[in-house]
Amino acid sequence: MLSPEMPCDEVLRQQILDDNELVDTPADAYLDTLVRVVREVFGVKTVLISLIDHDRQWFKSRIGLEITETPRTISFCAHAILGTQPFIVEDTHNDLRFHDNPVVINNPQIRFYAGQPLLSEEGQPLGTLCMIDPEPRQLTAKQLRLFVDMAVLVEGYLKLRHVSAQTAKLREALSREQRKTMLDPLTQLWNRAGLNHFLLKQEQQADELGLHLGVLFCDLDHFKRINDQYGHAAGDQVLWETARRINAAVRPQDIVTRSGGEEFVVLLQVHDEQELLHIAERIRNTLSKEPIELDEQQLSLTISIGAALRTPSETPNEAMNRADQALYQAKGNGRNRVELAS
Ligand SMILES: Nc1nc2c(ncn2[C@@H]2O[C@H](COP(=O)(O)OP(=O)(O)OP(=O)(O)O)[C@@H](O)[C@H]2O)c(=O)[nH]1
Repeated sequence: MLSPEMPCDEVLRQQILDDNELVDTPADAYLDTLVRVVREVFGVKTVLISLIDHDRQWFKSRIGLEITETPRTISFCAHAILGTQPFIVEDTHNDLRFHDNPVVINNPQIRFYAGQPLLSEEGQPLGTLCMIDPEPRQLTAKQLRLFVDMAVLVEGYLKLRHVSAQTAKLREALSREQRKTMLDPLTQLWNRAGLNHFLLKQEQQADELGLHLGVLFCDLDHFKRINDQYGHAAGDQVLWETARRINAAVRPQDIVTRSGGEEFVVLLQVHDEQELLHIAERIRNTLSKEPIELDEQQLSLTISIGAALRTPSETPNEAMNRADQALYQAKGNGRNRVELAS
């Protein structure tokens, strides 16, 4: 196996990657949509947006792969960032650089790889958009152009994101080490520690903007049956897809967290109950309208939601408790429904 070389200006590259505040950040609905589209268009098993960090590659977005990172020494993308053109390995078994790589011999048993470097504004490669398949493949010239175009879209999005006010706000609020401890590895959403952190922030910001803190407690219905019937790994895939769908149903400024198990808490700033209920219905709908596709089967799922709008006299935690109670009611009243806390 040939381990990747270090780019000649690695120190600068790493610094720019750090400045971009991309590594160890929560899932992004737009990038998740894009990797899904690429997978559909090319019919490959896995599509990743991989960032090459000090000694690992970390996946900012992924579909068709369960892990969140691998060591840099075995990373195909770490090879891809050494050039500017697409890096293609049509069949790893015929390639001396990769045939005995652990990710070729073991899961995900890569046979085909295509990676296009993603450059920062300064022209430094941060990582790649890449496609992986367990079967050997060739891309036509037209497909190759399309793949590069997709990478241009990712690159453009990352550049815009870098300058967005939201990133600046996040940077002020949390160091990278703090962020790392607040992410749920399965869904790449904020975990319970993240929820606690953002609860007060969202409340303060809502006050400043003359809005109200809204809380949604969302809990998959009869999730235990999925685990029992299809196994824990299928359950994990369902949780991952649920996270994607909730994230896509809310607005960029809303905070989506996985507070534990199959429960997701969303923190929002809203004008009134109507607005809160409207978003809650969107989340409920996004789960029930289409089955979740696993490798072997399609699963129809629903979600119950408890909603609470913080009143001026209560603490954010009290609003959370009321949302939790409302969720309990939603379950009791037949599930697949939204209940507003009294
Ligand atoms: N696959 C997987 N399962 C999990 C995870 N965390 C919790 N669970 C499972 O989630 C299930 C939750 O089950 P219950 O609390 O009984 O709820 P439910 O079956 O969804 O039923 P209702 O909420 O009443 O509709 C349990 O079987 C847990 O083992 C996880 O990270 N992965």
